[in-house]
Amino acid sequence: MKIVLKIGGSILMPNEVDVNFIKKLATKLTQWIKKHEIAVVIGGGALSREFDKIGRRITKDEDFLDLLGIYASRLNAALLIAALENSACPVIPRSEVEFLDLVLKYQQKVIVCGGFRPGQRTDAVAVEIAKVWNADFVIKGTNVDYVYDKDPKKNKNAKPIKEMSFDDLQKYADQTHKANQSTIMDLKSAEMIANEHIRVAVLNGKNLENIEKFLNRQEFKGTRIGF
Ligand SMILES: Nc1ncnc2c1ncn2[C@@H]1O[C@H](COP(=O)(O)OP(=O)(O)OP(=O)(O)O)[C@@H](O)[C@H]1O
Ligand SMILES: O=c1ccn([C@@H]2O[C@H](COP(=O)(O)O)[C@@H](O)[C@H]2O)c(=O)[nH]1
Repeated sequence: MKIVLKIGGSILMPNEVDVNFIKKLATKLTQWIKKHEIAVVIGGGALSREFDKIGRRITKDEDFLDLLGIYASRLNAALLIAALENSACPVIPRSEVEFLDLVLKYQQKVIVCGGFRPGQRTDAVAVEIAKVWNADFVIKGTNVDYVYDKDPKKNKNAKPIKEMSFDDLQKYADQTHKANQSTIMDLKSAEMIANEHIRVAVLNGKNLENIEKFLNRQEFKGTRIGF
């Protein structure tokens, strides 16, 4: 299968960088790419949120604040590239065009991306890559097990949604973009997923065994969007 694996910054760097997780993910990816083509997108995590706080004391320019998040996500991507050693492409692409170029140059290597451009989140990068690369699925690994009917961190009685249509996802997405919001999907990604019919599995990114079940086409714990 051809997969775009989005790993939330919330997993890689909840408060500080989870080095053990990065190493474990690198080991698994090295095994998984023997059977699948996998590109990875990494979110901004605590680093991005920290720079956002500092940035907001200096400027109100949301594009500039987005840029801080983009650089943070690329730093996180660089950590995974370091852990992947020879299994990674050493260059972090800055756009879909650069990504496709690297796919040709670094076959059988994992290409790891951070952010691409202001006005979106790294989920949108995963969806943009899935579109131009013609991937079978996007896996969004986040810090909750499913998409829920309400934010599960704020509502104890939130109910998990195991399957949803492309259009349903838009109900749970951000309604406007702002740098470093913490929601399950940004609006741009949700619209692109619906328009391009990109199948997405939302699951807990910490649980690598569960991701492996998905790759082996076994029952997995998570939300299926569009399949
Ligand atoms: N309907 C919902 N279902 C699930 N989670 C939701 C929902 N609405 C809001 N959330 C929140 O979204 C959070 C996940 O988004 P967050 O941006 O923190 O992580 P991420 O997308 O994995 O990481 P990153 O933004 O760094 O890529 C959850 O912890 C949860 O509190
Ligand atoms: O293509 C992109 C990706 C990210 N950003 C900005 O970075 C932060 C951190 O990314 P998360 O996906 O939220 O972890 C994001 O909130 C945006 O502000 C971007 O502008 N463009």
